[in-house]
Amino acid sequence: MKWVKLTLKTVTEAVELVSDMLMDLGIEGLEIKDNVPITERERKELFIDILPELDTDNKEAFISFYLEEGDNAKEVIRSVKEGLSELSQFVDTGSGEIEISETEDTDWINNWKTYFKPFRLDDNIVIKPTWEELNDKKDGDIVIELDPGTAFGTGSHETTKLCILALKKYLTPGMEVLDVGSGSGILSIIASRLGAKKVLGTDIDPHAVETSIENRAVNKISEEKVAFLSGDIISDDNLKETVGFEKYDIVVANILADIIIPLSGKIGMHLKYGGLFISSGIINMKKEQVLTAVKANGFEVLAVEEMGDWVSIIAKHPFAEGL
Ligand SMILES: C[S@@+](CC[C@H](N)C(=O)[O-])C[C@H]1O[C@@H](n2cnc3c(N)ncnc32)[C@H](O)[C@@H]1O
Repeated sequence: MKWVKLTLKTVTEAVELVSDMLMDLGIEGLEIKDNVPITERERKELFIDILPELDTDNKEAFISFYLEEGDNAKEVIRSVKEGLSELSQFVDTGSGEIEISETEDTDWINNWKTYFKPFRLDDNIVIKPTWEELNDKKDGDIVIELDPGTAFGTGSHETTKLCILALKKYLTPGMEVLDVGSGSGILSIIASRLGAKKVLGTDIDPHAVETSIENRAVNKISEEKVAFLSGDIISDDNLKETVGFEKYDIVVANILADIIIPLSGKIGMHLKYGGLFISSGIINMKKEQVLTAVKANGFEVLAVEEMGDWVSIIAKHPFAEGL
């Protein structure tokens, strides 16, 4: 199969924001080339021994992604250029030149697997790619087997980690959990492993839902304990009914700020009295906007956590009625 490879030239500081913008447009499988050295901690977690020589003064960065032949490249480029022009009002996004080339390489979609190795997310949660061996398992470890495929959620992103740390802190055995934007299913699976009685994951991307079901199976968790449904809980009334009202002790949503804001006005109806809304996917420049929305929708903010440029908000619903 032929693919069109698009390579966008930007600058190191803008890589994260440009990548988020591309993902917002539904573009997945990004390849990033820059001169940012990985940290000592990342080197250990990823079991990397040999590091390339980097010219750290060079601030150029390249983000590549692929479109299937037949996808409307012109339309995509137009949307990317619009996105870059919006972002350039906040940060220097560099030249924004886009180079187009054709490739027959159909295995680009699996190339990332080379870099996804088992890693310890905290003291006892270990993420293990399904195709890798785990050599340093300790007593009490919770090992999560994962093949995210093209879905988001390997556990290495700060926003996923922030949600996992919040689940570890607030989830007690027997709770019911709703995971909005479940991606690879990682948060649902971890919630179940932490003792949740029942978990429901929802995602607007049917491919992500298929992946999460496969990951549930690899982790030997039953459908009765963890279910996944495709749909948008913000707008789909049938899904709202299926998800159930005033039912969940915790709703966790790791989606972008622009989705968390409307979601905060809808999610209270699914939470039990005193239930918790754990949200992340919030870039720090949007923290105040999300906090304002969460409070305006009746939530009491219990904690705001930060990791890198990302934020999570843990909020409690003081009453069930009125939403
Ligand atoms: C950043 S990923 C999070 C994946 C995983 N939960 C994690 O924490 O790593 C966000 C996911 O939300 C999904 N999504 C986006 N908008 C949504 C919406 N309105 N309702 C449900 N899912 C949504 C996307 O398809 C994507 O899989």
